[in-house]
Amino acid sequence: VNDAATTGSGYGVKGDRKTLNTYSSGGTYYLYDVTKPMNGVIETFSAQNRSTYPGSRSVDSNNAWTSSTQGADVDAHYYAGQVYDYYKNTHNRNSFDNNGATIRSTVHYGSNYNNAFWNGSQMVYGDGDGSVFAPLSGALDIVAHELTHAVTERSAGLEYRNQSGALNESFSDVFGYFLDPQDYLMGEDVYTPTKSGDALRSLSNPSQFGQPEHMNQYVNTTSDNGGVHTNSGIPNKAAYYTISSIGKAQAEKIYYRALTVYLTPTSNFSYARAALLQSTADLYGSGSSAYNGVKSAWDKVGVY
Ligand SMILES: Cc1cccc(C(=O)O)c1OC(=O)C1CC1
Ligand SMILES: [Zn+2]
Repeated sequence: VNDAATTGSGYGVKGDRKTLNTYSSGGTYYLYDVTKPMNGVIETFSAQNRSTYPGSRSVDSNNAWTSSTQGADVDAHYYAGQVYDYYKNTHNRNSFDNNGATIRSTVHYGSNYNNAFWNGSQMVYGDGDGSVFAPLSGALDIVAHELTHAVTERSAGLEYRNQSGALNESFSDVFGYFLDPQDYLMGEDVYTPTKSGDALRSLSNPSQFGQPEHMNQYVNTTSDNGGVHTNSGIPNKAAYYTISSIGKAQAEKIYYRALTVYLTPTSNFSYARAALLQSTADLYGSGSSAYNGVKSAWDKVGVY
C-alpha cells in the first residue's frame, strides 16, 4: 500500500458538499493537503472535545467525510486552504509566515466552546454550544480572521491591547471581509444558528452590534485587553468607507502593504491612517482617487 495525495469529499457545518485535498496512508485517509506550492501543507486535527491541542489527526476510513461530527473538520480544512490560496494568489504570500509554514487547525476543542483563536502556532475552534455558536470553523470569515492573526503576528506584530490591539482585530475582520465579501458581517454563518440576521460584528454598521464607529466614541476600558473587540469598530468603519469608495481590488492591496511594510507593534489609529495613506501613495500615487478615498474614510471616523 503506498502513500498518496487523494481527493475526498464531505459535508461542511451547514451541510454543504465540498471536495477535499486529503492523504491516504496505510488504508486510512487524513485531512492533510499537500497540493499547495513550495511544500505548503494544510492539516486538520481534532481535540475530541478535550481542551488540549493539537489532539489527533482527523481521519476517515473511506475519504467520504460525511458524518454530522465531521462538518467542523471539513470546513476548517477547506477554508484554511481557501485562505492559503487567497494570500498566495492575491498577495504572493506563501502561508502566514511567507515561508511555507504548515497551517494546522484543531477543531472540536473543549466542550460547547464558543470561541476560536490563533494560539501562536495554530488555529483552534470550539464546537459552540448550538445557541450562541455552531462549530466556529463553519464560517470562512472566521477562519480568515484567525489566520490573519497569524499573518499580523509575523508582520506588523500589533500588540494585542488598546489601539494596536483594536487594529490587530480590525485587520483580521477586514481580511475576513476580503475572503468573504458578500456582506460586511462577521461570523454570521455560525453565530446564533437558531436566529437569522445577526452577526458578531458589522464593518458597515459597527454600532448595530454595540461597537463605536467614531473616535469620539472610543471606549477606555481595561476589559478585553482595552476593548480590542469593541474599539475595532472605528478602524472597521474606516475600512468600510474605503472599500465602498475605492473598491475591494485596490483596498486589499493597500491594507496588505500597510500590514506588512509599515505597521509596527505599537502602531495606534493615527499611525494606521498614515500607513494606509503611504501604502496608497506607493501603489497608486498621492494624487489618486484611491488616496482621496482613504483620506476621507479616516476623516469620517475622526482619526487624523
Ligand atoms: C469568537 C471569538 C471569541 C474570542 C476571540 C476571537 C478572536 O479571534 O478575536 C473570536 O473570534 C472572532 O472574533 C472571529 C471573527 C469571529
Ligand atoms: Zn480576533
